[in-house]
Amino acid sequence: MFYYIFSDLNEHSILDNLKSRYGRGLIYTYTGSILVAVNPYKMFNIYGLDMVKRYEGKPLGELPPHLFAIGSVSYTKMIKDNENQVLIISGESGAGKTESTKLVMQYLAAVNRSGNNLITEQILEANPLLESFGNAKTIRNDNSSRFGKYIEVFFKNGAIVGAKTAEYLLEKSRIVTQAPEERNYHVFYEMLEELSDEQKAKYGLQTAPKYFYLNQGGSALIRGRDDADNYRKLTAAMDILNFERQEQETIVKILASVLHIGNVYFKVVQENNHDRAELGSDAEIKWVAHLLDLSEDWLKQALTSKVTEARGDRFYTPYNLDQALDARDAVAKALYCRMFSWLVERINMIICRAEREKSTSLAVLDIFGFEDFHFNSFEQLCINYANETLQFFFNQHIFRLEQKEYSKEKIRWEHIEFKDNQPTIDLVATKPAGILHILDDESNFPQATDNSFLEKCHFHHSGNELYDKPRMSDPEFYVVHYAGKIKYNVQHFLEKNKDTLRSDVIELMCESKNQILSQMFKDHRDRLITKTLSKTTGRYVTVKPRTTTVAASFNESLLSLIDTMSRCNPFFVRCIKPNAQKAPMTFEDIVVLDQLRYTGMLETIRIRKMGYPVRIKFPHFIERYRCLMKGEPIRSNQVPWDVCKVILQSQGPEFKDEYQIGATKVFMKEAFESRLDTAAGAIKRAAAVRLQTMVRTFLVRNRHQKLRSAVTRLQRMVRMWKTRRDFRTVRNGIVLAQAQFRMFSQRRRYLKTRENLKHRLEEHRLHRRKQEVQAKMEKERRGNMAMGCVTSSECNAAMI
Ligand SMILES: Nc1ncnc2c1ncn2[C@@H]1O[C@H](COP(=O)(O)OP(=O)(O)OP(=O)(O)O)[C@@H](O)[C@H]1O
Repeated sequence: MFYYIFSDLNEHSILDNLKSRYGRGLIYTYTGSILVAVNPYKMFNIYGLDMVKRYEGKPLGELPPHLFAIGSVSYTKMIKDNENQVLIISGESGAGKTESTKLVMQYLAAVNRSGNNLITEQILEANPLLESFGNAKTIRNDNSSRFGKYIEVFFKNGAIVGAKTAEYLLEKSRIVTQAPEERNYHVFYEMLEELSDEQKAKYGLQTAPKYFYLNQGGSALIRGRDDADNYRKLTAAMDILNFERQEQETIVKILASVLHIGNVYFKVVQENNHDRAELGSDAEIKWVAHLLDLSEDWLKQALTSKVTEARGDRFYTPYNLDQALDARDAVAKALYCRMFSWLVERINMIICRAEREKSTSLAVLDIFGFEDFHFNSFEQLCINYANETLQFFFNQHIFRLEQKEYSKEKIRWEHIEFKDNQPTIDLVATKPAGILHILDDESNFPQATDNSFLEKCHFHHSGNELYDKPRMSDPEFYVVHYAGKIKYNVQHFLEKNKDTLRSDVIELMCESKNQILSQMFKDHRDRLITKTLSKTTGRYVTVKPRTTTVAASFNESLLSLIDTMSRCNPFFVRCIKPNAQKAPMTFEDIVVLDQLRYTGMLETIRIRKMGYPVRIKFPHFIERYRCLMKGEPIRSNQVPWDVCKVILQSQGPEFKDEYQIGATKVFMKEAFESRLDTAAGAIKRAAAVRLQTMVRTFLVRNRHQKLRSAVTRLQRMVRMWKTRRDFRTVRNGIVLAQAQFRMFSQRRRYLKTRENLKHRLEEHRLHRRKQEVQAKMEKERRGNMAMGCVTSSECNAAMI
């Protein structure tokens, strides 16, 4: 049995199918080869080793839809075709991407042919580690990944030999601010829960509510989450991943320093008619300087004044309160972000072995979905730009699949035009005149403001139909994305875009006496400085780069990601969040429909609709529409292709552009399919009514044999006519006829039995009579013998 759920895609059929399957506890559904996973918010027992074994090596569609089926097909394809594979898992926050990624990784760990369990274990252990540092509680998800990740697992001869993780856009603002009901990254709370009083004293730590960077969201606890236990798991993972003691110690010191920095406060002092920020207390600074092995004075200076250099001289400009608070947060963000990237690099060093050469890879992309909030800012523009680019990739894939299918089926293709979302990508992109490009230009121009950026966007794009200005003079612009029209507010765009690690903070950390910490920042600094070969001297010269902006570096990593993925064979998993309350097994149509749009499912329909979205295999087509041949028999020498042609042509020549007959399937437009269904339905219903009348007539006339054949024909009709509407009419008729037929048969049986009984009774009576006669004759004979005369029968015998 094959489990391709939708042969024809349309918005409502997808929604209805998902809903009815979800209601039956079936959370996975295929639409074509795309797996849709609707979050059940309740663990089903469907991920055990028995399921791994069940799905291992099975082609897609042979077993019910499942994440393991995708894992199995991609793994088998990678080995068989020696081709890299990628699973693109997308969906909005809380839809189930991270869980799906973990399940796929577990599946791969279970089926791979590696004799080395350590590397597999290390790869799996990297997950809780990154989760502690990169996940946090948000109002949408208690364990929300605040970064995108691309995990490549490398295989040789079917065995795992290593893995590599790339991270995208860690949410920096969370380190210093959290919305109500939200938390900072898990690791802070886990550390404070698990460290003993003695250890806490060593780092000057207290409880979570004492820290400004941890107490802004309210409750520090998450129901059902054991922070202390997670910290134990985290340290165990670090041990398995060979993190040295000193490295682990430095991590705790950095985390503690971030918390101390957050508690630094400032006083405002008047100086020469200007406000100047002055440190409120020394205690936190002393702890940070101690833990990070930094000069206390340099740290104070970095928090209270800006350093500029001119002709070898250094000038210090004091910060006002806002600038000082920004500087404080910048140090905290720089420390945490750099540590996070270093952790990823460090994990990669351990699990990404040299054996990677000549290996094939199976990658999983777990990336934030399309976002449309009440207030959309720079982060949403980047995320939606990434989604727009991924959608382009997805469309191209679907388009390629379509093209492949059409050419395999020898369908004429040239009339079908596919529109893609490239114009929107160009509008947002970092290409000349793209919104992000304008932003980058402005970011390198000291006098620029958010408004000047907006004006330039309006100037360049007001004629573009994918761009819109607000009616009022609000600081906003609209972009028409594939998933809808989104309003962006440009407030803080420039500042957010420039929010790469500040060079003064990098310099400060490079000076640390803690080798691990200073190396972390030196590596980063070296990467920023590009070395170019000077043409005149032939020597390498150090070139100070153009300020790297968030948009530019994000765009660069996005393009490299797309480039890597385009060399892989992709599979798509679309995760859907069925309700906003995280309620188990609750399906809300509006919520799901929105996501079908955001995950690009409806876009797929659009692409398919431009061609021939309905495809039906010949035998199925003939079975379904045979009645349109109007009684004309199928000759034994008639091939299915010809039969389909006769059926299709029955609708008249004016519909010839509505369908094409391929090598094994009939391709149709949706409207033409409806037409065929309507025509076939009418014929079938009329035939059903005729047959039902016949059944009734035969029943009345007691024509048993004819009745039986009419019921058989009705039954066959039901089996053959699979369209639901007709099925119901005929089925009702047949149920009635069958009931009548049963009654009729019972009566016949009853009559027959009664007849038999009568007959047997008669026989019995006759037999008894015979015996009586014989007994009488015997008696008579004996009496006569005694008297010396013969009986009448003996007399008869003598005569013969
Ligand atoms: N297959 C599943 N079975 C049972 N529960 C699930 C499944 N997938 C997800 N969940 C539940 O949904 C929650 C959110 O899932 P997950 O963290 O994977 O979402 P996400 O899409 O990665 O969100 P974010 O983008 O915020 O990281 C999980 O903590 C879990 O409770």
